[in-house]
Amino acid sequence: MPSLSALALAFGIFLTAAFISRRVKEKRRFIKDVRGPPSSSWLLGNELEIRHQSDVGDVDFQWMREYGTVWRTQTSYGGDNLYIADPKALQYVLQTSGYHYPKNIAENFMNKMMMGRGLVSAIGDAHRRQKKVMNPVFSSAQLRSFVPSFRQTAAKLSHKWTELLQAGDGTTEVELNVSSWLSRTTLDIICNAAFNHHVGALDNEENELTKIFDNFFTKSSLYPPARDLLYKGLWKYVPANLLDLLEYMPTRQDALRRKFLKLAKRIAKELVDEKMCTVEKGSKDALSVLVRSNQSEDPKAQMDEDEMLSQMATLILAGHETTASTMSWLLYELARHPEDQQTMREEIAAFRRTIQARGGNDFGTSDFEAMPFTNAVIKETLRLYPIAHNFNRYADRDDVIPLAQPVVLKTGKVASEIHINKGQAITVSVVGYNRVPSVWGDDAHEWNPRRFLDTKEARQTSVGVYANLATFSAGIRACIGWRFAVFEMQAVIVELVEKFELKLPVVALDIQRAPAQSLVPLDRARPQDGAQMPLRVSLAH
Ligand code: HEM
Repeated sequence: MPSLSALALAFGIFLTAAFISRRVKEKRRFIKDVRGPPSSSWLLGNELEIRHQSDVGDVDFQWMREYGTVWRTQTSYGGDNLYIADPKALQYVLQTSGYHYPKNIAENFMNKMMMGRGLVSAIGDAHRRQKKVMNPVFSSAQLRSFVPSFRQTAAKLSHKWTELLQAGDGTTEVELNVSSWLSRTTLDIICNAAFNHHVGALDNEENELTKIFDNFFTKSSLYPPARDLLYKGLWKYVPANLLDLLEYMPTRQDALRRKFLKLAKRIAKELVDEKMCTVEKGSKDALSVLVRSNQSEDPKAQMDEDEMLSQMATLILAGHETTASTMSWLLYELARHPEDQQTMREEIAAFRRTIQARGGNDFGTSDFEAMPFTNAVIKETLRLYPIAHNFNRYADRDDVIPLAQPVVLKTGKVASEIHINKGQAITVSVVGYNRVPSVWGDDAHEWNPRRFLDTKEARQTSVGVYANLATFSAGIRACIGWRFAVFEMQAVIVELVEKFELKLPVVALDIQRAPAQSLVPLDRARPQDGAQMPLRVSLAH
């Protein structure tokens, strides 16, 4: 039996050989003529300045100004990465040629540590099979049936805020960290809608799931130290089938990811065991669909137990903090723009009157969809605050990426397409694309929901599943939950704006768009406090 040191030596030699062969190939890359920032460190390339930027988008916006909507950065150990923010390039990589641009293997491994073998991390045939099973859960008709339950949870949230306003010394306003309230609201919503499971996060901040989500993204991915970036930078040299060996490396951030997965799978297992005997034929809630798929004998429709439990962990993680953070930013912008808040409240009041006139007692999805200004506010928030601010892919063949806006190469030549080699690493800059002036106008960096009331959108290259935004991605790996998120935001935000007036705190905090794996609102002076969005709340008149 070979000794441990012999194995370590063999692994080291293997990594060195993989590293040298990759570097030789990288020297011959087509994209060497694409302009980009100089590397700040041989070992880390531009990684540290990207991962340690103060606000999400700082570096993307600067490099877009300098180099156009496509640029090249250096990764750790001298590799290179092609950033794209150009609409046609995004459409090509995510939609037209999506199957040739799979997820970056090493990054995906991190997703797997956190969400198991569910939809976010599944690739190839496993992804196609899982998506086919899960699609009915996210059909428009199925999601509409969830809306009354979204409204109930939203009403519970507004009841809790009203109680706080009525408690105590007759004050007419309270300051609340709306970020924490919204996070608990969306946790209750996703667990209720998808698994018919009552978490009770709005009643009790201290349950197991809310505890683990306390600062989850800040603790697990914000400002990784250089040594972590160097360690993770090595993953790309490890063959995919050996990556699993790294799962038990004792880094604090990975330990937190594994802890979440273990807890989510344990809760999922309890729910599945209850459901196994009672699952009804034809019911399309996520839990029933998953249990039926696990019981299916058709290999094209079957998920094994681990996939089924991973799917539930995936839905809880992907479908909870994403929507909560987006709504925190939305309320923040409404507090900064009282005139927009008032316009939205008047629109909601007009719909309320129509509903009462027809003898109804609450808003339905068709009312939400018919509210132009409210939807414009949701779209503008998704544009300025894309929670998944970028994501990584690689090319599985030599290819040519078309551009809507030509860029100047190092040679001085103007290129309207970029040639890339097989294996080329690509980062889709969602935050960059969402602010490209030729798509969004000269005020692309400003808050202006009215841009969505204008129908110029139709003339643009079509990108993404919603409002021409890249925020939910596009094509085969687009967010399966985008309609769920939009219905959920409509249900919660309409409730809050109808009932409450929101203002910035008297001593306004400097809120940072922190670059964790998701875009988190932090108090710049006290980042260690985790997600913060303090707002003054009073009853609306
Ligand atoms: C504002 C809210 C949300 C945003 C901005 C968002 C964004 C995204 C993005 C950008 C992706 C693609 C990531 C990539 O390709 O690397 C994605 C995938 C995904 N999202 Fe969402 N999401 C949101 C809400 C939700 C909700 C509510 C659910 C579930 C109820 C959900 C479930 C998923 C799943 C399962 C995937 C993987 C899909 C696949 O790979 O086929 N998301 N999301």
